[in-house]
Amino acid sequence: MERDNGPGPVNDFTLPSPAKLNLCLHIVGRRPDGYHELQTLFQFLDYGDDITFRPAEEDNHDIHLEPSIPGVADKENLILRAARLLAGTQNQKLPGVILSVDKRLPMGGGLGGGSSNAATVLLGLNHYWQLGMTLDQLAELGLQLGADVPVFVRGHAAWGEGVGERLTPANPPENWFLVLKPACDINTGKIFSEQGLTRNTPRIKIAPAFEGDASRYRNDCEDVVRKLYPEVNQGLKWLSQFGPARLTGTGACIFGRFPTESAARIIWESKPSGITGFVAQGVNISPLHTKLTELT
Ligand SMILES: C[C@@](CO)(OP(=O)(O)O)[C@H](O)COP(=O)(O)OP(=O)(O)OC[C@H]1O[C@@H](n2ccc(N)nc2=O)[C@H](O)[C@@H]1O
Ligand SMILES: Nc1ncnc2c1ncn2[C@@H]1O[C@H](COP(=O)(O)OP(=O)(O)O)[C@@H](O)[C@H]1O
Repeated sequence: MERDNGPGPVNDFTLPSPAKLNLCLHIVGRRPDGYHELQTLFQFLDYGDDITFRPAEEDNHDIHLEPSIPGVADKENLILRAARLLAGTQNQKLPGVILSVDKRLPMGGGLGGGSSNAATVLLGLNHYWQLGMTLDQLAELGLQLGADVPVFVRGHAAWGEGVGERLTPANPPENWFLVLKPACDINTGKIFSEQGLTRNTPRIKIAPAFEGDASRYRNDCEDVVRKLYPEVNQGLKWLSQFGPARLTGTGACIFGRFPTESAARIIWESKPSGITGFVAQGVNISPLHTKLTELT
């Protein structure tokens, strides 16, 4: 069926917006603008938010988010910012769209939910509006919204350098993870401005396999976060009884790694009260890209 107000699918479609883990995160320097240079191993989880794209009525060219996310002003929301940024690259009126998000990822948890939402919107609207933009173009656009957006746009687990935008595809083992959200909120900017933060970890030349020496491959934010947030410290102590446990990003989420789903679920059943979380598998191809391939 052809529509009169431009190209694109006429039916609703829903795309995943997965979480990421930083399997390790090293701070290797600081740029003149104050941003920290990182080396990090990104892997996706088969768990995250869902974003639905609903075509607006004919002749309606507006972009809406319905409902808004409580606590996030629409003009700050990375979903709308990504949609408007993409629309702004085009010299044509585009069909309107109503976006809605089924939020499962804790916000500000180091799981990259906002960045992932932005990437899902960039790829979803590129599909809906049939813009034919390449992943390179969308990743470059996404970087304007946040350092973690490009990895979600490219959709392959990666060794990230720079502020996380220089990406080399990687294939860490697709283990199962128990992800816990200690009951505290952590601001990324605050952690990066802490005096005690390790900022001089030697650069590694080759992307590590996560299986490697746990003391060599770590999260440099962990010591500072443990000192400032007792909830994270207690969570890590508890989780590390069962195997390797680590912080993702600047937290607050922590994860333990397990060889099977059932091993992770057994520990999940015994988690301390007052801590939320989920069990998910690490995946090297983003569920977003798997779903998009099915749509096209
Ligand atoms: C740490 C990471 C690791 O994946 O993830 P999260 O914990 O946010 O998920 C990212 O690099 C987060 O990158 P990004 O999404 O750009 O961080 P923002 O929240 O915008 O950063 C807030 C502030 O932290 C500081 N910042 C951030 C990133 C970086 N590489 N160096 C910095 O110094 C800057 O002062 C910045 O203004
Ligand atoms: N669509 C969105 N989803 C989540 N957070 C968003 C969104 N848009 C803007 N934000 C803002 O971005 C901040 C960081 O969110 P998020 O990406 O989920 O965490 P993190 O960067 O710690 O992994 C949130 O605290 C919120 O204020």
